[in-house]
Amino acid sequence: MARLQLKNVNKRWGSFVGVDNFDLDIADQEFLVLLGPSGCGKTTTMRMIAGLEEVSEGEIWLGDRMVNNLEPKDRDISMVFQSYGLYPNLTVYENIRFPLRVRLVPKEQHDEMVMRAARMVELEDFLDRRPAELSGGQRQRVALGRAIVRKPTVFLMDEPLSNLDAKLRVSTRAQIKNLQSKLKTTTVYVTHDQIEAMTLADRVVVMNKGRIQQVGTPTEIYDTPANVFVASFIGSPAMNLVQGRLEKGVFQGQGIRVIGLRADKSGNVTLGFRAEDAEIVKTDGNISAPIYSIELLGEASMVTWRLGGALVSVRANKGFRAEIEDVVQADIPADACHLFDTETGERL
Ligand SMILES: Nc1ncnc2c1ncn2[C@@H]1O[C@H](COP(=O)(O)OP(=O)(O)OP(=O)(O)O)[C@@H](O)[C@H]1O
Repeated sequence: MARLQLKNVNKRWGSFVGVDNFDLDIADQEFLVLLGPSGCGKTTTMRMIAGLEEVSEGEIWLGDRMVNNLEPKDRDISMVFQSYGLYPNLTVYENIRFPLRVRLVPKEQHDEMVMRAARMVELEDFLDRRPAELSGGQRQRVALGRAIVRKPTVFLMDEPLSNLDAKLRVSTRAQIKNLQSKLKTTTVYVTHDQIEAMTLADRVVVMNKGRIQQVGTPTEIYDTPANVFVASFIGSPAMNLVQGRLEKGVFQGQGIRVIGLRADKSGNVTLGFRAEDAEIVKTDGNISAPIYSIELLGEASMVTWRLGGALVSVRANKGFRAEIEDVVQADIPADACHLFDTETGERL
């Protein structure tokens, strides 16, 4: 069993709070992704799980053991870093074997274990090379091979793809997903890339400023963001967010009006909707305002308005033509709208 629990974990340096009350139960075999902007506390959380950073307050449990006071090497966790962390003077074979030597795995088992890991990361033909003789993608596969060689109970991966070019990132991402589904090892994966998070995760933890903002499946996070931060962080383009007033289910903002909203509250609210849920119309649109810009994307165009200070975008069909300042309308179905409290940012 490799259930991993973080119970009210805090990390403070003096008065600065790096991780604030992180409380989460990660299931055996789960692929959990920590997602958030730079500086939100993802790496610090990982380092506390690995034992590389002391916990200021709270407990970390691995299976039925509280591991706060265990050395990193005694936690049975493997970590893969963005920077690969390979030994330059060792061959691929020796790099992958390294954890077996550290952990005093009997020598006669090494060859079989290294070969098995090398096969899984497709490095059988490179075993005699040194890291300098490999591409970035191959180096990262060595790091992965080294992480899986001794079947740890938990994998920690800290932005393992961020040094790879876009194409390699996509294929290595698929490989990581495939590896994890074969190995069924509980995995915590850190990224600031929401596409990576959405494609890899069983569940995503969205963090900001040291705090968990939302925990959910990729679909839950995308379809029902818990607050304005999550709404604006997930999705490409990000969710459109407009300020206005809500009265008896009618939202009114500058250049935008939506009726039939299911909400009891009245007062200042933020209305959110995704570009893909709205469409350009000729009449009776919820938005009716002069446009701020129009961008040709090839297969479609993106029409953007400036509504009360917020930029709001909707896709238009390929043949759509308009000039800046032309009044253009868009239809937004009420059931595709999200409402947030403008003051707290929380979902209504
Ligand atoms: N040793 C330290 N002393 C003081 N503050 C630190 C220390 N290490 C990290 N921090 C601060 O803690 C916060 C969280 O850092 P962390 O590295 O966990 O962020 P992150 O989400 O992983 O960011 P990135 O994506 O840029 O790696 C940051 O504001 C950082 O400056």
